[in-house]
Amino acid sequence: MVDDIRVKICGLTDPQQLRVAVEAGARYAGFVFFAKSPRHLTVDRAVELAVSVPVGVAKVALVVNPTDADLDAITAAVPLDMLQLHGKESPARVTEVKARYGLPVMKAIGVAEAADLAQIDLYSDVADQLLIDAKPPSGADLPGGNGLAFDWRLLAGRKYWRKPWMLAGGLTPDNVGEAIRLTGARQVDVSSGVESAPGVKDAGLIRGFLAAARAQ
Ligand SMILES: O=C(O)c1ccccc1NCC(=O)[C@H](O)[C@H](O)COP(=O)(O)O
Repeated sequence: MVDDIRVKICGLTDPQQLRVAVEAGARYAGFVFFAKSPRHLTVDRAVELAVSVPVGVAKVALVVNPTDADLDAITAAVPLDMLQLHGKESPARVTEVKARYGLPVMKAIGVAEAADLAQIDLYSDVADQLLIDAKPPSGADLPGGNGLAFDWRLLAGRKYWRKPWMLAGGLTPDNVGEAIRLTGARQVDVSSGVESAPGVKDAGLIRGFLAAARAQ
């Protein structure tokens, strides 16, 4: 039997929308720790959300070029299953973070053109999972969560990487089916595509996204 498509809903900030995501079958809940993001959480707020996440749904902390002090504060308080490194962290830093915190690490790789795919092989040696996301436009405030897609055909025929991977970037309830068919992704991640305004998740869009992804 082929496994279900696994969905990560990223940038959850509200307990009600978190519950909707869990009830609709999300397998990962992403919490953003990045002050410039409309989805940014304080550590205290993240604790309130994380404690309500049932076993079987992975709680992911998304951080950008974090210092050890940043990660010490987050991991000491928030019950987590995974760290997502979404900045310019080197392979050595990924290795260091894994060793220091004992949590699986998902490394985000920004893709805009074929040459960017080399990063996937580089990080496959050190990360537990890879998030293959659209590269942010130059000068963007956010390194992710921009609602931008890349050309999914770049991944066609490269269904199998050495590590589990997740497709992200500009996915919506309307296009996630096509994205899965073109790339062969078995895991997908969404933020803006299930929002009614930046940082405001929408229950109907969350349910629609989960249904469309899991119908594949
Ligand atoms: O979502 C954010 O605000 C964010 C801020 C800083 C770094 C990364 C961020 N998001 C990363 C994610 O994992 C998003 O879900 C991913 O980039 C897809 O976003 P979207 O295109 O909006 O669905």
